[in-house]
Amino acid sequence: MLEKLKAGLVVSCQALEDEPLHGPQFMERMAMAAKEGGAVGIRANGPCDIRAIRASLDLPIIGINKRKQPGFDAFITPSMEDARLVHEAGADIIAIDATTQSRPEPLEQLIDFIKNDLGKVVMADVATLEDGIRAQQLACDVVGTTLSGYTLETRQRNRKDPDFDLLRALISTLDIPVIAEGRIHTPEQARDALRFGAFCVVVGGAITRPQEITRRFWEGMKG
Ligand SMILES: CC(=O)N[C@H](C=O)[C@@H](O)[C@H](O)[C@H](O)COP(=O)(O)O
Repeated sequence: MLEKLKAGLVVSCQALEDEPLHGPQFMERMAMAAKEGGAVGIRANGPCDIRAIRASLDLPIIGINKRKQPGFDAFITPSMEDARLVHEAGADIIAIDATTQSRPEPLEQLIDFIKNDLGKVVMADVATLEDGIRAQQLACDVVGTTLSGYTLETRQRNRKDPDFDLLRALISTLDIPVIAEGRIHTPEQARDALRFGAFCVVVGGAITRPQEITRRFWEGMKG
């Protein structure tokens, strides 16, 4: 399954409840458009969106279930129940928060459940090199730089650009594939990520969040 993503572009099609394009009908269309443009895979959030995309697309899907539980910081597929929903909706790869943020269930247990009970590939969304090392030790299949800049530990970095320092550190340290994800806004950045040795590149907002794209244009126009 992972091999199908190699050196390619995975498009993250996500719109949360407070976003104008929220709804499986929009995300399914977005995914179709991404495929037409050459995407080799789709990253999608929530059983409804994943199911809709699965029904009309034959590309590999990296599925997540974003859920903020009171008292816990991890929000990307934080529990076995979330993983089960993503699995049943038809995702091929299940991505999880694999940082040290507080979580409702032990990370070891969640990884074991996805790999052995559900029989799915696990993508570890990490924020630091240490997260990546632990994810590899816990037998995750692939890691992504997804959460750099989004955890308490890394938020102060407050970056607008991709965290290529983390990408390179993960690539030179780990034996498992490393996916570049997060704040990749241009084809040049995506190409650089591959040049550094990223297994593939996931791009979200720069392709599928028109409000972000519009804002960047407008900010750029104002100078
Ligand atoms: C931190 C977090 O919640 N990231 C989410 C993970 O699935 C998505 O909101 C991002 O769009 C995705 O990671 C792709 O990144 P970008 O949209 O920057 O290209």
